[in-house]
Amino acid sequence: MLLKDKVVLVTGASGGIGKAAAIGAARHGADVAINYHSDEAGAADAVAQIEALGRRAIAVKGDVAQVETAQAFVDAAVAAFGKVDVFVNNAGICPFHAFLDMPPEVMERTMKVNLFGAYYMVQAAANQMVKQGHGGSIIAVSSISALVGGGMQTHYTPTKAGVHSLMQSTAIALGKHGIRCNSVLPGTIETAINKEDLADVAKREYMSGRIPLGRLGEPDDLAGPIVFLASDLANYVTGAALLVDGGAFVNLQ
Ligand SMILES: NC(=O)C1=CN([C@@H]2O[C@H](COP(=O)(O)OP(=O)(O)OC[C@H]3O[C@@H](n4cnc5c(N)ncnc54)[C@H](O)[C@@H]3O)[C@@H](O)[C@H]2O)C=CC1
Ligand SMILES: C[C@H](O)[C@@H]1OC(=O)[C@H](O)[C@@H]1O
Repeated sequence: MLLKDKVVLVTGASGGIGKAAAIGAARHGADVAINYHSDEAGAADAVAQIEALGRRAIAVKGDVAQVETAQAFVDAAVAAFGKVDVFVNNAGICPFHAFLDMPPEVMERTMKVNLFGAYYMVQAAANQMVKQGHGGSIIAVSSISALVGGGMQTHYTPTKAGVHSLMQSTAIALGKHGIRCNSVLPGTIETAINKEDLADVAKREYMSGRIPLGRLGEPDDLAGPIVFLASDLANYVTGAALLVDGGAFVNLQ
């Protein structure tokens, strides 16, 4: 039990990596508040799975691109559980699109959800942790795409580099409060975000062929690294980025 009686908040946790992280935290003894955008059934299932583990859970609806969502989420978690120990910024979108004719609304929505949303959420969670006075752990779900490009992701990769950079800067800003800030950098993980993209058999085979461990990732592959960074095992880890990609990044030849 690495997170016994900790309170963990996760954004975008009605499915995919966020849901796996929320359930993984509960498996390690945490009570969990999840933010979700629109998938009521997915959010209810996450709550049910956490409660089945003997932990408490709430689901709070909200669009992270709207600044007021952040404080409302933190307030709801504090009202339910009394504190915030760990904050996981996970919500994100990746609408694949070519660069030369990128619609401004697609680019701006991606920036607002992935980067502005992260900023507001991390700020609200950090203010709560500072008020509590006993530190905390903030983890951003960045990406291998913070380090490499994607021709159909010119609006997306800067947001993932951005949240990684946000963790580096907040690690400095919040270190004196005992708040650690780190990123996980997933490789290609099979979730709703890339279902359509990976339906292209040639692309799927190319992507899995790049991975030394021989398979695409699953949401649960992120749960362990996120729980580790959240836990006291990572007490002296801040400003760090942990690649969780089956070795894809280092596989040049
Ligand atoms: N699947 C992958 O290969 C990789 C994913 N990531 C990142 O992991 C994070 C989670 O994505 P996945 O689990 O893969 O996909 P997903 O599509 O299953 O999960 C994304 C979650 O974010 C939520 N969300 C989207 N817009 C939102 C908004 N405006 N407000 C609140 N919630 C919102 C969605 O409802 C969904 O629950 C994203 O930040 C993504 O960029 C990073 C690297 C690789
Ligand atoms: C959604 C993509 O499949 C996924 O997102 C990322 O951040 C990874 O780099 C993959 O490109």
